[in-house]
Amino acid sequence: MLVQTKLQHRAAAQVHKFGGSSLANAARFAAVADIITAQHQSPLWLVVSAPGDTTDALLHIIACANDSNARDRAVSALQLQLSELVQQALPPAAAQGVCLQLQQWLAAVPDWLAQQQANDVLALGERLSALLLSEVLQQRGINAVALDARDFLRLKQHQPDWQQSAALLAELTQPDTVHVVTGYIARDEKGRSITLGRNGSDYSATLVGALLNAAEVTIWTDVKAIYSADPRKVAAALPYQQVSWPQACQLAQLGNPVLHARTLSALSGRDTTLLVRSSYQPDQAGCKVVQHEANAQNFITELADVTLLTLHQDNQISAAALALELQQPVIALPQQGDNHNWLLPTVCAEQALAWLAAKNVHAVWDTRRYHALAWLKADTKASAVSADQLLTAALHRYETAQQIIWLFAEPLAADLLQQVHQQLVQPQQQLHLVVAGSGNVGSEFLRMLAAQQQRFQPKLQIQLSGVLNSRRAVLQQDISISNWQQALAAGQPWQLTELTAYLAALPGRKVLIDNTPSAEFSRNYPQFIAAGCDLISANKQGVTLPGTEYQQIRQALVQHQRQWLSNTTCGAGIPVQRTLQELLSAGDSIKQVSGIFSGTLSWLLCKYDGSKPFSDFVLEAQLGGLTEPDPRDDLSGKDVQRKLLVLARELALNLELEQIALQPLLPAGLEQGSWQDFWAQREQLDNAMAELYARAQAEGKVLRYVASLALADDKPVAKVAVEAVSAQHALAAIAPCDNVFVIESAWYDTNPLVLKGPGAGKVVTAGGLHADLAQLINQLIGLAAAPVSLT
Ligand SMILES: NC(=O)C1=CN([C@@H]2O[C@H](COP(=O)(O)OP(=O)(O)OC[C@H]3O[C@@H](n4cnc5c(N)ncnc54)[C@H](O)[C@@H]3O)[C@@H](O)[C@H]2O)C=CC1
Ligand SMILES: N[C@@H](CC=O)C(=O)O
Repeated sequence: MLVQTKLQHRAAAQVHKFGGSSLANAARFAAVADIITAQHQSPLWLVVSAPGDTTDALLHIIACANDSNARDRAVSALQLQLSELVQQALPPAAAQGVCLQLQQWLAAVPDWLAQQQANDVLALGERLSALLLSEVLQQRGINAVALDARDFLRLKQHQPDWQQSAALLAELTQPDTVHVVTGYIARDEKGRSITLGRNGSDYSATLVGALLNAAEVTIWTDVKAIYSADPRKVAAALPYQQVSWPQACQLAQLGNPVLHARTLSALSGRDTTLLVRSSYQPDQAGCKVVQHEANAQNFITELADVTLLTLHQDNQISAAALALELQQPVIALPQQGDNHNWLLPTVCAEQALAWLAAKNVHAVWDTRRYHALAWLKADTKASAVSADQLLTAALHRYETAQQIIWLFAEPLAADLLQQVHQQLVQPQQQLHLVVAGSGNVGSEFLRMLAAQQQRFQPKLQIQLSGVLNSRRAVLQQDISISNWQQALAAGQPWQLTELTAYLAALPGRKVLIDNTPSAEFSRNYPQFIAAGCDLISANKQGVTLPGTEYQQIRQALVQHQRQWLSNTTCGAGIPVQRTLQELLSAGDSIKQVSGIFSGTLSWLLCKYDGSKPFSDFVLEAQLGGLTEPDPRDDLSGKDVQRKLLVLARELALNLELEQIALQPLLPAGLEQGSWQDFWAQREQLDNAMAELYARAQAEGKVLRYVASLALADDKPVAKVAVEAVSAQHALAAIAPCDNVFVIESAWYDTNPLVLKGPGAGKVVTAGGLHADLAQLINQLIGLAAAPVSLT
């Protein structure tokens, strides 16, 4: 126990497992070293399989054990192949040492075979990978050491001996070192070499992860995710970025090749995160298998050539025990009458019967060969009516709350499989997002996107299909959300024609999210709409363009049946426009909206206490992401002027920006020129604010920047001005950055409806953009779910 504690203190360990295909040649070794070099967290533990098809070659050597000529030929061929790999992966001096070691190991093969130590022969592939990768890392200046797992990993009757393994591992662990551990091999209680069977290296990785109490175990393989179906057969298979632990276990039980039951078992109930990633696409985030709180997903999976065993319910043997014995999936089907039905690969039926018989369990074998299709459900209430109509050839059907299994006499035709996937798994729709502006708000929006993508996954597939800023764009479908920065960094300068052509070519529903501050960009909205995009804007410029241009956007929306949501253009995440719309559509009539509409000015006027120049506070607000990209837009009152116009347009009032009376905070002239010009003259602002503040203070008042939009004889009257209000005034008691919207209407007449809360900041604004996106998505999902007309 003491030793276990010692290892647990090295808690944040990361374990990375690389399989044979990830180490198939020298280029792949280099790619793995690139991945490791890019890891910033330590301590790092790597678990490796044998390079490429080395294990097959070793099995061939073992098969030739009784034919010394054939054996020696096979050994020579393997030596040549592996030496070439070493020489390609390392500079000559380093390669020489590894080749020498390889030669010694291969020279021992005849003795191992003679002593019936086939597992020592098999261990050779992983030993070479560990040695070679540690050398490759050392060449890059990384302190790496190869570890033979047989020096610490002990199994007793197929089960890990945690105590002994942890004690031995603690002895071998070196500080500040990347440990490269052989996968697939271990020792039994008698000290004999053993192998861990199919996908044994994955199991080694999770065992090492459990021994180290690692933060993460990453299985690097050749697929970028766990898919909803085999992507080689179903082109539309969905790559999931998160799978729940129970579903991963069910998939493993069904024989899904990505994760195996034992791999999962080693980490079950621990805090370690399990990740599946592609070593061919390291920029992709991969798929997380999460122990808690993950949404269930839809999967379909096939099992070829399976058979049925029927057992009386009284027996004490579980399907899991038989699966462990066979190292093959054994699926316990729902009980029918007094009997258990187990589905298992036909090739192991006889071995299963013999093992059961040895335990005095009598099983009846239905010797027919079946092909099975299983559906793991995202929603336990979901029904398979549509699939049943397609799967009329099914001979048996077994259903539980979580899954349905159909059995067939023949394999399913490819097109039928695609149709079933379409019915049971594929979200009704895909939604492409193109995000313009990657500053404060844009990058926060993208940070939040992964969780939203996951939330909507069962019903709608959100794809990030473009990110752009003023300098460059990456316009490609399915950009990895967690790596959008790298994708954008590799992007190119863009032209409007190229962007609109790209948008037009995107299939299905698409949304352009405008997080730029640019009027010029917003003038292109009609073209984006014509290209089929719905729009979501944080940018206030589009909503406040001169009336004629604004109307052109609205006309384009009507013509192309698109939507434009812009709730963050006033009050950031506060749902002001949405509330006004609800009141209007419910039959209320708005008389006045007034209050504090600028988060920045609210923050500045709450914070400013005369202790230091006002401009120092401006700088602080800018750094906090509250201000407009140019804070003079806030100080001049123009941003609030725009917000008033946003509300006026929401209320379908005829108003232009110039018609809104404006009293700026910024002294006249300072809005001209560059930011540097302004900064050189900031004293003018500081003096003006000090004077205003002192005057208000002398009267026992506080300063507030107040906006109002009233309807007089159905005509809008709008103004923005700085006011000194008494401490008792409703607008005095606010927190810095708060916006206040006081809505007076026919219904809220004597006692107005008040919305209050932070009115600026990247988190609330990005959250507001997601609220807009969720509204749009819910409509799309709702439309898709609407009953189809029978006429
Ligand atoms: N910060 C806040 O609390 C709120 C901001 N907004 C609005 O959100 C928008 C973004 O604000 P921040 O992220 O703070 O600004 P930012 O200055 O941090 O980022 C602006 C981004 O837009 C890009 N950009 C500028 N002109 C462009 C053009 N013509 N084409 C393509 N990209 C262009 C820039 O390269 C940058 O990536 C602004 O319109 C702002 O008014 C709205 C509500 C609240
Ligand atoms: N700069 C703006 C940001 C939100 O629109 C503000 O401070 O209100």
